[in-house]
Amino acid sequence: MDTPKNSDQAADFKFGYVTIIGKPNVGKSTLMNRIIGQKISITSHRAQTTRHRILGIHTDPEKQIVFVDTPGIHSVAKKSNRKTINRVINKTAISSIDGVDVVCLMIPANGWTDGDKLVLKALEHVTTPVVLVINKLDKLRSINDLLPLIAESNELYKFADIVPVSAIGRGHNDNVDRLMEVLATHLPHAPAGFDEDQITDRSFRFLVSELVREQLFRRLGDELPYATAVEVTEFVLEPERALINCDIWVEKDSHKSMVIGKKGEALKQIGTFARKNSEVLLERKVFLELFVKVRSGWSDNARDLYSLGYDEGS
Ligand SMILES: Nc1nc2c(ncn2[C@@H]2O[C@H](COP(=O)(O)OP(=O)(O)OP(=O)(O)O)[C@@H](O)[C@H]2O)c(=O)[nH]1
Repeated sequence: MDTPKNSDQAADFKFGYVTIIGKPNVGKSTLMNRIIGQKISITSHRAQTTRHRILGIHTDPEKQIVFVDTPGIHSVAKKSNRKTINRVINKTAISSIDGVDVVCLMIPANGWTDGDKLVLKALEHVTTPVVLVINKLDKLRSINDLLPLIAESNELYKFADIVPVSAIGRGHNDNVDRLMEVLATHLPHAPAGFDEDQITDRSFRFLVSELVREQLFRRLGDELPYATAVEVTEFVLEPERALINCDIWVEKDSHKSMVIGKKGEALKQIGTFARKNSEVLLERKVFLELFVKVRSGWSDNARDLYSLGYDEGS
């Protein structure tokens, strides 16, 4: 790993890699989205230096957790039948978790299935800590229903920890923060491996607004009113797609018509090209919506507004 970027980090900062495995539909993606939210990075160049595909990076003042995909072991969890298991309980599956500090095995709160138990077999000789994440807590009638499940789980495997959560985030206590704390206890003391600025969406927001600006210049050239700015108002990065809204601020109605063009043709072209370039940048499908807005006299504060747009929500 490269040298850390955040020199002001505390000495007890934790950094490491975590993978979440479990059968389809158990809620792995939901948990990822819940943890990572908008702060997701798949395109970081540094990601190429790791052995696993990076799904997302969580950074807070105490820790940086890199969530990675481990296809070998993942396929065990997905197929979950004895034949497959026998084939993959071998070096492929096990080596795929090499370099990962914690494995999260996710099961639903309604209990172990045979498939889940087979996954445990694949983890039998693994020395990496395995944290059992019992998801869909909100579906239980009473929290007491968890006790037998926890007891059974302890019989089945020597889990490093067992954490019930509700990845969907409903209810008062979804326990996801608790899971993050537990994960951190199993991570080594190390400085962040990724520069926070590089991996959060802030830089992407900025770059996307630049791509929109670039198209504004290309389409309108010298005609482009001086006081035009682009503000990213919504920026949601999901693993497969990005949902982005931008406001294009102009000073006068006449400028607005210029940006929109005849029958909306200019704005459509700006949007299409900016979207295509954003898709290259973000390496996923982009849904980009542009809104042209008039705010008279705002250009005096143009710089402030411009920078506000980048910071918002990050
Ligand atoms: N009630 C409840 N539903 C949940 C929870 N977490 C996830 N779900 C739902 O379970 C379904 C499957 O969730 P995913 O996150 O797509 O599951 P996955 O494990 O990523 O599935 P694969 O991509 O097929 O491996 C979705 O309809 C979620 O909304 C939870 O905590 N409570």
